[in-house]
Amino acid sequence: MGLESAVQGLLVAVLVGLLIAKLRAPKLKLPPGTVALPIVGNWLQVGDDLNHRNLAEMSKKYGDVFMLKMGQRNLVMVSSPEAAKEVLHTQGTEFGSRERNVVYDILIGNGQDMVFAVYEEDWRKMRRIMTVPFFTSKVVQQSRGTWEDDALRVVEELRTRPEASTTGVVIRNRLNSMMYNSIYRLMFDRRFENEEDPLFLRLKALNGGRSRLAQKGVPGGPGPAPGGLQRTLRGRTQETVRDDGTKPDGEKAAIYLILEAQRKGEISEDNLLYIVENINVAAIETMLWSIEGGVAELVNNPDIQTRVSEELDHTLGKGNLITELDTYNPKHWDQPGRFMPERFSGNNIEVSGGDFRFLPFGSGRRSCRSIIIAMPLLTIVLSRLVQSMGQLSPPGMKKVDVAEKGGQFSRHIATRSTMVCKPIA
Ligand code: HEM
Repeated sequence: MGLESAVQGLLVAVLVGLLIAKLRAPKLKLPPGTVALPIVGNWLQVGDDLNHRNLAEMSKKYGDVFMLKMGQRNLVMVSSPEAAKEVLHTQGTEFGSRERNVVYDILIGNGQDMVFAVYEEDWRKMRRIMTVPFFTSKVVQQSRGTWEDDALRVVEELRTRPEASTTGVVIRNRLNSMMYNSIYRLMFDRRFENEEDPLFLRLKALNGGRSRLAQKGVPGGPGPAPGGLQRTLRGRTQETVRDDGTKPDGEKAAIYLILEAQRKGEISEDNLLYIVENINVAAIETMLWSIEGGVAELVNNPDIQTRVSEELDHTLGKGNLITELDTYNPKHWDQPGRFMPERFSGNNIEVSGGDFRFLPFGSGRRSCRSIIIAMPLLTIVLSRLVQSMGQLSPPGMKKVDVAEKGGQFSRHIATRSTMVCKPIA
């Protein structure tokens, strides 16, 4: 028998085996779903990034609760507010831990970080330790001046680049360094001198490597193999902590408090390193991609850009750049001390996790506490861009390509487009 017939025979035997196993398996009452192929399941239909638009289309066909088979794993998709509430709130304890795969296990040491920690005591400790340096209104008060300065620097620099108002610039690169600066100030009390700062370049490489590993399971492009890459990532994170965490002027930075918790034995050194890794991804990528998505939508919807600009001029007075205080200013909002996000839309949409129709920061036990810093920071950057420059697509292009692709924790625009930034007098 030739090698080819042997392989065919083996394949048939495996398929027959799988079929018998399936027929013998106890009949579970599972949610409906599309037909799954043996071995790969629905992988070919949905791809590896579970695009939410495809999933929304499938939910129209199969209902609010449906099932996908990813390889041999069953994945239940939930897409109605009622079902989301059931999962995230009512049964929140049951669903309090996140699914991990082998790549994430490598990246975060089997869940020793905060994002993938099992929903138990270690996670509670990490969440508590992170609250003081990141997720309180005091942090907003202490940081607002630097956020405003950072946003001003971006605007001023873009305004003076000659190509910005002619052929256009890739705005993401500049926003990226701004976001690193904003988050690294909170974390390490450190600011990068410029985009060529060696530590900034190392961190970008580190995060790029981690991103490729998380999305593809391999470190795409030239570079070390996954094991080697993981060691490099870990080594560099360790260096970063040593570089910055022990600086005497860094006492108020998050790293100081996290180190303090480690010294008291509340968390391990591994926990500490993986928390730093979490911040690199959960804090920087999410913020950057939100702003970039916002700018792209403004370019593609010039009427909305005009309305935003007019509203800012009308509310703040022409020429007055927005500050953090303007996002809760008693002059402009009814009961500013009360959390009433529906005021932003007049549509009763609440973004902090209480309205299960719209959960940008998640909801329940594992929700994102960063909403307290993310909303003002995003508002400042986007509003200042609109106040200072018209954002336009580059000559000859009608629209910016906003097609998305999956990231580690959130989706982002796949292609780096150029945009023309016409300074407003
Ligand atoms: C626009 C910005 C951001 C968005 C849209 C966002 C969104 C989210 C979402 C949807 C989750 C999962 C929530 C759930 O499972 O219910 C999450 C978790 C998390 N986010 Fe964010 N996030 C943003 C910025 C940040 C920032 C700036 C930080 C840190 C300073 C951060 C830290 C975290 C952490 C630590 C978790 C895991 C929480 C846990 O498991 O207990 N995020 N984020």
